[in-house]
Amino acid sequence: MVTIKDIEIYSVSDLATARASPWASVSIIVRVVTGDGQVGYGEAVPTLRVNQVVRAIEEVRRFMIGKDPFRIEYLFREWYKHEFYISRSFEAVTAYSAVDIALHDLLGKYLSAPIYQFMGGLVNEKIKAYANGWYNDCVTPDDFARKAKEVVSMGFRAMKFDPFGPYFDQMDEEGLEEAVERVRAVKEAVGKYVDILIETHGRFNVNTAIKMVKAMEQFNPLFIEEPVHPDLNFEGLAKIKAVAPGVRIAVGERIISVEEALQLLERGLVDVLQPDITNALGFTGMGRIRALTETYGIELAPHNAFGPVQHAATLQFDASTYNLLIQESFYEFWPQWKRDIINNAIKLEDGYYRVPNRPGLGVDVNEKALTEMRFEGMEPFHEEEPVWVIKGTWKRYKQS
Ligand SMILES: O=C(O)[C@H](O)[C@@H](O)[C@H](O)[C@H](O)CO
Ligand SMILES: [Mg+2]
Repeated sequence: MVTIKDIEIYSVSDLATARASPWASVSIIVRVVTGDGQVGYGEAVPTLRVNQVVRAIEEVRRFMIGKDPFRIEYLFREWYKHEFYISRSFEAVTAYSAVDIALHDLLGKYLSAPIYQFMGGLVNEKIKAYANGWYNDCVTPDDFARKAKEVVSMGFRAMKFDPFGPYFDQMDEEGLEEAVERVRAVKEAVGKYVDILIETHGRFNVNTAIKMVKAMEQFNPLFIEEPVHPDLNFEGLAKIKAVAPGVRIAVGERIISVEEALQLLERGLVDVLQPDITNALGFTGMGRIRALTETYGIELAPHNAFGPVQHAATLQFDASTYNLLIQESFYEFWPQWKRDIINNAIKLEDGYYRVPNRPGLGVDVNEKALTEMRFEGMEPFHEEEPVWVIKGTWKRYKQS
């Protein structure tokens, strides 16, 4: 019987350029090794919890050593029984998500099949992408327009950005004006056949979010993301739907279970759900969430922001997902060190990805890069700009 021999944990960064990364200066990669030498890779969420997540993965490792890696459903249920808090702990759920991804990578390698093959088979020959992470250091409308044109010249037919500068909870009229002018500049730069998606990062209280959504409706965004704080604020989302029923609202990057997805869907508050494979329990959790969203007729736009192993895993999921709307990608905007974590990137072709028909994740992890960029430490903290902001955008341009 094949058994799990070890789980190695690599937090990697090139801190020399890390702040150049539009997002996530550290990537947490897991490497699951079986007794007969096969390896499977997964990825966890970094942000301001790198050390805690590494410790949480070590807990999963204790449980997994000696287990049969292919009993994926059984292993989740057993760990759920022992862990006790996995549905309440972000560290616990991202730790397990990373290992679940690696178990699926291993299964694909043993079956000589891409993961999409046993997640329902190939549904999408190609996957439409939207760009994120492209607008670092953009402050004025012209900055955004200039970079948006570059994104289109790369082949993207959709792009997401957060136009709200340094505002949090509340936003004054000038701030709203700045945001509207940035969005207008991008819309005019890219034209009506390129979708714009408005990211809010869950930064506003309900009154501000209502004002913001009404102001953004004129641009017909593909969706507006996390308009209010993400704490399952059902009343807030309901008020926004009431004042702007024509605007599609997207949430979900921070949900950690199918039960949280249900709470959002059963109230009719979400038009697009954005689960993330690195914190929604890997392929096991994403499969459950996909089935649930289908019963509500809701489309998926999986969140995908941290690293290239997550990127490859998410595309494998997308390839077999019927109710897929569009796929987020930072990949083309990461610094080279992060792209170097895998050897054979999945190339963007005219705004779409074709998922490789190769075993497991379909990409080869660069093991040399993992060891050379191994990093003991935490995501850099910057008082003047939260880590979740695309670098250099937490600024205003109108002098009040
Ligand atoms: O939609 C997204 O991709 C996210 O909101 C990112 O922009 C965040 O910075 C990151 O996920 C924080 O962990
Ligand atoms: Mg987001």
